[in-house]
Amino acid sequence: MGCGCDAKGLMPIEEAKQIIWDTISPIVEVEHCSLDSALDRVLADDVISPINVPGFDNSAMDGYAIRHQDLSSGTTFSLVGKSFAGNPFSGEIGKHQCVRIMTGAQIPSGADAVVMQENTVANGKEITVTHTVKLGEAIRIAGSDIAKKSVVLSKGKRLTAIDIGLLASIGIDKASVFRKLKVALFSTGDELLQPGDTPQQGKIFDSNRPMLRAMLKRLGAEVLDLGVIEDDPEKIRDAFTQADANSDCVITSGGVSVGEADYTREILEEIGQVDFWKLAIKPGKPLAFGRLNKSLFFGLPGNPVSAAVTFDQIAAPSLSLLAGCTPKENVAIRAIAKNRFRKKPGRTDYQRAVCYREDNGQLIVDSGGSQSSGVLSCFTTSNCYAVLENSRGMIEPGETVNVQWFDSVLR
Ligand SMILES: Nc1nc2c(c(=O)[nH]1)N[C@H]1C(S)=C(S)[C@@H](COP(=O)(O)OP(=O)(O)OC[C@H]3O[C@@H](n4cnc5c(N)ncnc54)[C@H](O)[C@@H]3O)O[C@H]1N2
Ligand code: MOO
Repeated sequence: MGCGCDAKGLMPIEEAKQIIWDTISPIVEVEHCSLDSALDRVLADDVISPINVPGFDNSAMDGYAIRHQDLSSGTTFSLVGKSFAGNPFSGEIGKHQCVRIMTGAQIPSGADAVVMQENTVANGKEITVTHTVKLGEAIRIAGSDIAKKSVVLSKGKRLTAIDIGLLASIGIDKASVFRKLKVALFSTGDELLQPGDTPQQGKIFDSNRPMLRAMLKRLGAEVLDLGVIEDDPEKIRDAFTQADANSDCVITSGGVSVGEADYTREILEEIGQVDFWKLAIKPGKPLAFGRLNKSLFFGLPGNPVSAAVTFDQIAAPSLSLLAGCTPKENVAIRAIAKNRFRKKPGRTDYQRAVCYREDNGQLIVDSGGSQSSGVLSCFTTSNCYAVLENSRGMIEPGETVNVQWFDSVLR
C-alpha cells in the first residue's frame, strides 16, 4: 500500500476518503416510490415542474382586491363580489370597484393590488382604504415559487420532508429514486450480550449494532443484521461470506486492532482485499476499509465512540455516495476554544464538544466531557465535533478551532 502514511503507518483521513471515493461505483438501479415512502430516498433524475406554482395570481392576505390606479381618484370602492380559495370571482372589476378576497383566492380579472382588511373601513358595500397601497401589493404572482419547466430538485438529492412537500406542490405523487442500499451488519466479540439479557460479570451489552442500525436507517439503507459473531475465525469467515452475498456494503464492529482475538482484518485480507487499515484520526485509528467479492467493507473499531465517529465521518459519506447522492459541501465553522483541548500532534482529532454563542456574538467551543473511546455518553452532552488538525498539539484557551455540527446521522 504505497501511501502518504506517517512513520506509524497511519493514513491521513483525506487520502483514505479519496481511496474510497475512487473505489465507489454508485448504484444505478432505479425504482419509483410513492411520496409516502420517499423520505430519505435519493432522486435518480432531475424533477422538472409541469406547472407554475402558484398556478394563478392569488392573494397573500384576507382583504379587498382593487385596481391600483383608482386610488389616484379616491379611496372609496364599491363591493361587487367575493373571491374565496377554490371559488374565484368570475367577473371583471371596474373603476372604483372591489372584490372581497381571502388568502389564496384567485385575483379577479382587472385587479392589481390587494388591501389587507385591517387597512380598510367597511360601511355596508362601501369600502374605504385607510392606508397607502403599492401596485401589486399582497399578490402572489403565478410561477413566483416554481416556474413551469424549471428544475425543482436535482438528481442525487436525498429527499427531505420539505422536498416531499415541493413534489406534492407540483402535483407529483411518485418519485424516481435509486434502489435502497443493502448493508449487512454484524458485531464481533465474545463479551457481547444482547440488550435485554441478564447482565453478566465480564460481559457488556452490544451497543454498537443497535446504534449503527439506527444510523443506517437515517441513511435510508436496508439493513441485513447478522447479529453478534463470536471471536472465532471460522464463524467470522462464514459471516463475511453470507454478508457479501446479500449486500452492497458490509459493516462490522470490533476485532480490527492487534489483539489475539482480533480477526476481522485478517479475514478481509484472506477473502477480499484491504485498501487501507489504520488512519491518522482519533478516535477510530484501526478502521479497516476494503472490498469483498461484490461489496464494500468497513471494519469499524469496537470502542463505541470510535465506531460512531468512523461511521459518521467515513462510512456515512461513502454510503451516501454509493447510494447515488451528490456529495455535500462541509461549511467550516470557526470558534474560539474556551478551555484547553488536550491533543498530541499526529492524528486529526474529532473531539466531542459543545459550541455556543456568547452575548457578544462570538462562537465559543468547549469540550463535551471525557474523550475516552469507551464513553459514548459524551455524545449526548455535545452538539458538535471540535476538529483538531493532525499537526496541532495542545490547544490553549483563546485559540481558533474548526467546528462541525453533529448532523442527522448523530442527532
Ligand atoms: N496494543 C494495542 N491495542 C489497541 C490499539 C492499538 O493500536 N494497539 N488500538 C486501540 C484502539 S485505538 C481501538 S479503537 C481499539 C479497537 O479495537 P477492536 O476494533 O479490535 O475492538 P475490540 O478489541 O473488539 O473492542 C474494543 C472495545 O470495544 C468494546 N466493544 C466491542 N464491540 C462492541 C460492541 N458491539 N458494543 C459495545 N462495545 C463493544 C470491547 O468490549 C472493548 O472494550 O483497540 C485498542 N487497542
Ligand atoms: O481509535 Mo481508538 O478509537 O483511539 O480508541
